[in-house]
Order: sequence, then C-alpha cells, then structure tokens
Amino acid sequence: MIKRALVLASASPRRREVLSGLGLSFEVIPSTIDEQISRPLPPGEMVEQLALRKAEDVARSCKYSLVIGADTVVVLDGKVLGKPADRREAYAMLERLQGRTHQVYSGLALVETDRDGQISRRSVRHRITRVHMRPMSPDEIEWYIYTNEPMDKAGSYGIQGLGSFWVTGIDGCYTNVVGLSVPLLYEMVRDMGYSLIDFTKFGPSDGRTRR
Ligand SMILES: Cc1cn([C@H]2C[C@H](O)[C@@H](COP(=O)(O)OP(=O)(O)OP(=O)(O)O)O2)c(=O)[nH]c1=O
Repeated sequence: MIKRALVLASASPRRREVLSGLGLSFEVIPSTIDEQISRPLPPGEMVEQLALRKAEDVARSCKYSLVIGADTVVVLDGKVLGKPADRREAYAMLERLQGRTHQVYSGLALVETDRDGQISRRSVRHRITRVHMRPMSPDEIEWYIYTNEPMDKAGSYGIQGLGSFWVTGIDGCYTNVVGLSVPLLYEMVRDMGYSLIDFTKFGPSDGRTRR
C-alpha cells in the first residue's frame, strides 16, 4: 500500500529538527501565509488558527498527504509575545520574562489530502507548557541578544539553546516549547486513524518487519 506523504508546513529549523530527530520521513514546504490575525483572540485560539492556516496553505499543493502546521507564542500576564522585531524588542521581552513563570502555547494542525489534492480531513489542537526562568542581569540579557539566538524565536529565547542557561524548569511538554509537541502530534495522528510509527524510517508498527 502506498503511504500518505508526511509534510511539515514550516520554515522553522527547530520544528524540522524535532521531527528528523525521531527518524520520521517527511518533506518540508514552508507556508507563505500572512501571520496577522484580523481580531484579537485568546492565545489558544490564535495559535490554532495560525497553525491551521499554515497547514491548509501548504496542503493546496500536496496530494495524498498529511500536512502538519504549527504556531508558537509566549504568554505573560495574559499578553502575547511573538517573535521580536528587533534587538530592542528582544531586550524588553527578556526583561519582562526573567525571574518569572510564563506559558508557551503551541498550536498544531493536521490536514489530510486525497489523491486529487482535495482536503479530506483536518484537526487542530494546542498545548500549554509553563516555563520558569531565573533572573537575568542586564549584562546577561545584552550578551544573549548579541548571540542572535533570540531574534527568530517567540518570547526571544530558545529553551533548546543558550536560553537553557536561564530556564530552571518547566511544567508540561518540552517539545511544545521548542515549537511542536511530539506527544500531541502522536495523539492527533492516532486519532485520525494512523500511527506516527508508520511514518518513521524504522518500518511499520504491525510487527511485519520483526522476525
Ligand atoms: C519559546 C521558543 C520558541 N521557539 C521558536 C519556535 C518557532 O520557530 C518560533 C515561533 O515562531 P512561529 O511563527 O510559530 O514559527 P516560524 O515563523 O519560526 O516558522 P513557521 O511559521 O514557518 O512554522 O519560536 C524556539 O525555538 N524555542 C523556544 O524555546
């Protein structure tokens, strides 16, 4: 049986690394949608809407596929922090986040297409992870910004990189903070009637390859 192709609708190198680290076979096709939303939404709805828009945009050019879209924001005191526009904004974000606990919201969308390239099913959910940060001195914030790591990341830090100097702990899913929750993906793929195992290069989950 020919398998559906797994497609990641994202330009984020971190999302790609999360999936390739699992041995999944997938293609990467970044979406070209405008990430502006027309009206303010609660963060959970916002990341779901954007994740779905990214997946649907890419699904238009994918036949017989499962297309994954994702979106991540950081939330502190009810305010949404996206990616910083410049170094000043990165400084302001880190100054607010340091010494506090915030939430990371990541939306995940799964869009299935048929052999004619039509969307046959869609599913979208989000997860929230709480992240605790130790205090950062102004010099540490300056230094961190000059490494450039904060510049393309929601909340201006990367938990998977130098940002880990200041993250003291999390409550919830780690990969959700990096931008794509693996347990959530596993569940969404399963709930659509597939198994994520079957998309890995290690072979199908029914034991056919085992002796
Ligand atoms: C909080 C946090 C975010 N991030 C990243 C994940 C995302 O790449 C980025 C949030 O921006 P997004 O707009 O969610 O994603 P993107 O623009 O990088 O890629 P695309 O829209 O094509 O999918 O922040 C980390 O890498 N580590 C972290 O600890």
